Amino acid sequence: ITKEQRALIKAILDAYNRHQIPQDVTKKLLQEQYSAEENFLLLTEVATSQVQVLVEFTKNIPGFLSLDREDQIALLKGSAVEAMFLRSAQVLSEKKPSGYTEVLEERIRKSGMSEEFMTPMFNFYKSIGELHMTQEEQALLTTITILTPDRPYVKSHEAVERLQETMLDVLRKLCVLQHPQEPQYFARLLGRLTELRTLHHYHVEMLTSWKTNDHKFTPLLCEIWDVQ
Ligand SMILES: CC1(C)[C@H]2CC[C@]1(C)[C@H](OC(=O)c1ccc(O)cc1)C2
Repeated sequence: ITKEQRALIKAILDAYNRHQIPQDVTKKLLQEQYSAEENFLLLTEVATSQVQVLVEFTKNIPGFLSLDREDQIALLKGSAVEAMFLRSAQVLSEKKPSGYTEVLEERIRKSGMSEEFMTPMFNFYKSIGELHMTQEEQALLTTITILTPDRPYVKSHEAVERLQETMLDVLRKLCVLQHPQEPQYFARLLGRLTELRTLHHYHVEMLTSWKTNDHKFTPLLCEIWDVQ
């Protein structure tokens, strides 16, 4: 790993750790009572704060702000769901002493979300947990997801592809260094990104089913996912 690549990893890891869900949101998850309504409201807060965290994190990805402005928006809108599932998978797969994981899982199960989305979602969380990713790998994998060139409305495909390739190269080297006994580890990480795309599809239906049951989203969530 070159000096520049080490600096890149440090910049991305710092940004990833700096932008976390605020304590007051996680504290609420542990305190509020368990009604389907209350759970949905809490998940709305979690989702909204995760999107805010994602926007702040993305601005700190080296090279992102030099992309075309409209492409920056297209990348954010296109990757928000996947970045959110990835980050919550990383949070849910760390068995936190605070019991936060169980509480969030419990609230997700009792939030009026239909069963058909739970299974793929919790399977994904399990498959992420089994990878025991390091912080750097988590931050880089999220960055690679955000820098996916074939999102809708992205104009300068090559510019995004170059940036993503830089990150893929760093992640590949990092995996070889941090998992020498597992030569296929990097390929397994990328396989998770494919699984993430199927979750993206479920998420659209999840939103629609909530919407039809007259659940209200925040303006930010409506904007990022084009929900009216
Ligand atoms: C853990 C999750 C990634 C999983 C369950 C909660 C999440 C934060 C996310 O919730 C929403 O997308 C969502 C969208 C709109 C809304 O009003 C509430 C939640 C889906």
